[in-house]
Amino acid sequence: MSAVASDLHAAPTLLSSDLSVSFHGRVVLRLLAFTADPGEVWHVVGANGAGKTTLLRALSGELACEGQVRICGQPPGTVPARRAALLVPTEADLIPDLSVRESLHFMATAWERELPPLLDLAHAFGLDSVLDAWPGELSRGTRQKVALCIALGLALPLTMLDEPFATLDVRSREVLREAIRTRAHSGGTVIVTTHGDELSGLNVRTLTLDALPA
Ligand SMILES: Nc1ncnc2c1ncn2[C@@H]1O[C@H](COP(=O)(O)OP(=O)(O)OP(=O)(O)O)[C@@H](O)[C@H]1O
Repeated sequence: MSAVASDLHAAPTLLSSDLSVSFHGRVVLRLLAFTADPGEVWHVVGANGAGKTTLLRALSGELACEGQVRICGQPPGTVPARRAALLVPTEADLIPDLSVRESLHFMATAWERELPPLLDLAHAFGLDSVLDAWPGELSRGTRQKVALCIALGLALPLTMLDEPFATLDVRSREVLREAIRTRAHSGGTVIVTTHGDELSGLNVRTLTLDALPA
């Protein structure tokens, strides 16, 4: 492991304070303080429009925000923070010109990780038969499983999953629950949004967001 990566592990996974996000002058998310430590699974809940996706996008550096956010001590959007955290959106995009196998290989190489954990997760999700398929040939749920294999197989300090169960069949939901549990046992922090009880039985902490008035 590189010196940079071990330094990242020494820092708390996620610290945020006085976080707020606005669209066109309207504040849609306000969060006073939120800290997530290694080994924790956080379940972010709230009604439609409460700001769950917005929170994950702000933490990932995809959206500008007010306040302070640190991913392993680094501001979101910076190279060290991007190397420490990955967000899987509700409908994940895969690189269109790469087969599933090539995508796994590409991402493992880019993040300087071993390929076998990604392939092991692909096997657990039943993806062996589509490893040589192109993203355009896959169903929505299958594409999502590939993205989840990548995100969890890379074993980054922070993994953010936006409604990851939404497109998964019953068996794949159980595989995902187990992958989340394993990631947390290995010291990773996982933040998950869902509208359901898919995380019940796991040791989770809950963050409830309330929609702000328009
Ligand atoms: N690009 C955007 N431009 C303007 N407003 C936006 C934009 N994205 C989100 N919003 C607003 O921000 C608020 C929070 O949206 P967000 O998608 O984060 O909610 P959510 O809790 O993830 O909802 P859901 O459960 O429906 O997925 C909503 O009022 C939404 O209309």
